[in-house]
Amino acid sequence: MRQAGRYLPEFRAIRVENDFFNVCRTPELATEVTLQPIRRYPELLDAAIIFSDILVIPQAMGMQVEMVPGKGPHLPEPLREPRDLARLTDQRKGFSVGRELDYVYKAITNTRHALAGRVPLLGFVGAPWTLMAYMVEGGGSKTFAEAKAWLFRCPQAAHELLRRIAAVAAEFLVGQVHAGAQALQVFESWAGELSPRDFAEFSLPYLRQIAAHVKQRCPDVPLTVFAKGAHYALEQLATETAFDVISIDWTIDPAAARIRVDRALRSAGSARRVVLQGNLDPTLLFADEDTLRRRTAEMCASFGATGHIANLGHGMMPAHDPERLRVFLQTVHSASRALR
Ligand SMILES: Cc1c2[nH]c(c1CCC(=O)O)Cc1[nH]c(c(CCC(=O)O)c1C)Cc1[nH]c(c(CCC(=O)O)c1C)Cc1[nH]c(c(CCC(=O)O)c1C)C2
Repeated sequence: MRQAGRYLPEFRAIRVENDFFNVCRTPELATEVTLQPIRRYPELLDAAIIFSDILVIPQAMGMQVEMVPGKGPHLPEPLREPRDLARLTDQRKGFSVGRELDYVYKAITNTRHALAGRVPLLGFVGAPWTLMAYMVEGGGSKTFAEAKAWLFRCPQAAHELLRRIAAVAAEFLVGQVHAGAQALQVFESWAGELSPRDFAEFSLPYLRQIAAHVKQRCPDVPLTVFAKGAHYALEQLATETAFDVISIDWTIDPAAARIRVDRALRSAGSARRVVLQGNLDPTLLFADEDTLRRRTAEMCASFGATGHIANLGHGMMPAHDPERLRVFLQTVHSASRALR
């Protein structure tokens, strides 16, 4: 997560000259930035993730989104009440996901060619609840009070918005596969703001719909969900959705997650195998090298020898030292060789 980004001096150099969304919209730049970590860590990274952002969907739906350096996304005209839904363009005549987001498809195709088979390329979207949170708050938030107030005050309008975002997201994912993405991830980064009850009402049904839509059209493309903070929903994600991979943050013990997922699948009589992804606390990259090595090896052992994609439990941070990331990556490879 944020495999490309501000911890890399070569990324910062490109950002000096280019606005964030300009990089996303220029296929050559998006490809260059996507490839930077692949070049820096040859043989160590097993996949590239296309350089873009989850907020390209609100933009495609007609909202203005700025990326404020050092602060993150800012939507100057957030949705404040249900009648603001009329401002969104997704239901206007002539609206087309493919036309609005064609620049992402071009970036994906260009990057697939540039990768030349070195590693597979991942596409992604933001999940409906997380995108709704940005669209209503106008940016990041500590409490998500505005967005959650919508859920509780006007649940019908909230469901209408979530349903519309889900439709765009599902179509966008299929389009990314047609453009060349070989695996997909759905980011529900603010799942942890919801109670289990509200996750079941306002997030899970849309995650389920997105997975079903994509699996029907692209059955062979691995599909990952990252519902940050939603430990309580591991069983539901495993048994009630079609995601192949569940990505977990560091607040869940990997061995416990493995047991819970396998037990839930067994009791549901399901023969499918769900892969787990994660989950080192990104802050461990600030620890000394020995601690980082020890904790990374412990993490790999806790997930077990199979069915695990090693990753951080959330994104790289601007202050991370790229050389510490190398230590993490090398340790993942040596620890997994030892496990096998
Ligand atoms: C998958 C992805 C994302 N953003 C970026 C990528 C590109 C691919 C990659 O290299 O991982 C580039 C990507 N997106 C951004 C950056 C920062 C760099 C810059 O300003 O140049 C990068 C490299 C900007 C951004 N965009 C966003 C934030 C978070 C703000 C907040 O806490 O509210 C930030 C800081 C929204 C966003 N964007 C994304 C998420 C989901 C994952 C997560 O939880 O981190 C979220 C919530 C997803």
